[in-house]
Amino acid sequence: MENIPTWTCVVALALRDGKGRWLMHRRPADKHHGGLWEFPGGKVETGETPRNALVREIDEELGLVIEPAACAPVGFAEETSGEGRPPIVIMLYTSVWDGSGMGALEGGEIDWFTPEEAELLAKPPLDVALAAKLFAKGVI
Ligand SMILES: Nc1nc2c([nH]c(=O)n2[C@@H]2O[C@H](COP(=O)(O)OP(=O)(O)OP(=O)(O)O)[C@@H](O)[C@H]2O)c(=O)[nH]1
Repeated sequence: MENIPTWTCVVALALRDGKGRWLMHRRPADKHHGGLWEFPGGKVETGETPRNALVREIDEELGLVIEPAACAPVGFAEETSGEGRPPIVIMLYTSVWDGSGMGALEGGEIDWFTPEEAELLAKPPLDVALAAKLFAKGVI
């Protein structure tokens, strides 16, 4: 029987630095949700666990090799309809990084924000929900 995907699993990382700021990625203008700020991450590929996909995406997108065990789940957010494509479900993890040497390797830009600043950024709807969940938990 053919396995037809009915939803798209996306993993993302809320990365915090030693000053309580959070890393956000601004998507390139020509992509879906272009110009909006998201938590870095991407789609889980066939055969991957969410955590392994997170490690791969963060390496590809930021050039950062994170320890799978150093990432903790925060929660998830889901689209109820994908408007012609499978709806997205995002699983958000969190981790800490106090080093440097990362970049937006696949385009767009990255920057660090306080929770107050991050709440004000233009974000896709799922990230509005995820940011509210993250900052309400007081992970800081
Ligand atoms: N990475 C990421 N994607 C998000 C977030 N919120 C959100 O709505 N999305 C959406 O989820 C989808 C993830 O796709 P992506 O383009 O980042 O994934 P990918 O790197 O595997 O891309 P590709 O297969 O298109 O090359 C996009 O439509 C993106 O806009 C988020 O916080 N992080």
